[in-house]
Amino acid sequence: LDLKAEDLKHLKELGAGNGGTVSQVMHITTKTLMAKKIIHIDANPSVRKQILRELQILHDCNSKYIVSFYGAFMSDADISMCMEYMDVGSLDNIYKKKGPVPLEIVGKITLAVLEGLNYLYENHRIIHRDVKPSNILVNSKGQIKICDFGVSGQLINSIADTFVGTSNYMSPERIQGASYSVRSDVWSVGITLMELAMGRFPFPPDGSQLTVLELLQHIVNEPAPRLPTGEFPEDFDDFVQQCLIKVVSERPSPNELLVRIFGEIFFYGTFLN
Ligand SMILES: Nc1ncnc2c1ncn2[C@@H]1O[C@H](COP(=O)(O)OP(=O)(O)OP(=O)(O)O)[C@@H](O)[C@H]1O
Ligand SMILES: C#Cc1ccc(Nc2c(C(=O)NOCCO)ccc(F)c2F)c(F)c1
Ligand SMILES: [Mg+2]
Repeated sequence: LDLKAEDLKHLKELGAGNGGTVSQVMHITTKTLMAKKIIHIDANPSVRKQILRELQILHDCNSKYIVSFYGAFMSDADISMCMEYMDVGSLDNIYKKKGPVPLEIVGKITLAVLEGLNYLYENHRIIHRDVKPSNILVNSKGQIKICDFGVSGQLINSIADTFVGTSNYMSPERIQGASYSVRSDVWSVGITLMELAMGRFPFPPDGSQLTVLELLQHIVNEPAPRLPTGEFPEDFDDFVQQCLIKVVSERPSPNELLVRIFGEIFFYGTFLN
């Protein structure tokens, strides 16, 4: 299925972020609903060709926890990426509309995200690099899938060059310039789970407003955030604490967390049931 702009009928805008615009489109000949993301890249033609080449890896990323990919193409200075349309949307919009996410749903999200991250790393050596509520999508079949992971190194660089993107979900080591590891993704999972369970971004504890710089300093210099005591089951609190271990070498990998979840019965008693 080689996708071209003229094969797609624009239906509606779904949202826009820091560098991308996403709209719902219909692939005319197959009548398939898709989400099309456009990223404006002012890079030279050879860089753009390399990005398109690297994006082909997405055709081999097949997991029920990863948004399906249909194809990518260039239209003048823009990259268009067509993927599975997730009709319920992203978790950031869901919790901002419906309030804190019930714990049994947080359990389902935890499994889906860890399985997705583990699949990407174990099968394709891909580290997500941008785990956060807006990159976790839901459809009306109740499926939870991740998207916007760093499949193309060249696209990662081009986005970094063009847009400011210090993510609030960045791990302490990443803020201090260390190289990315899968354990950096686990920190972002921890912050994401706290945010969904609490219904608000967990920094700073007293909910006051910090500038970007103050926030980054807070993440590096202050102890990891904690769920409010007594409001959540101990195993969930403990799980989040594991994700938010500040020393990256002591923080578990997605695989270790999955083994732990499946290895220990007590998880079935509470937030994962
Ligand atoms: N496959 C998809 N199906 C349905 N909606 C989607 C899909 N991909 C993205 N969206 C929606 O489009 C919005 C914009 O996505 P985009 O990735 O451009 O920005 P973001 O993730 O919100 O933020 P940022 O650009 O800072 O990472 C998302 O918030 C999400 O609600
Ligand atoms: C299925 C699927 C799927 C995977 C990755 C991206 N997009 C990206 C992004 C990305 O979209 N980041 O979001 C911020 C910019 O909008 C960043 C790096 C990269 F290599 C990608 F392939 C995507 F669209 C869809
Ligand atoms: Mg996104």
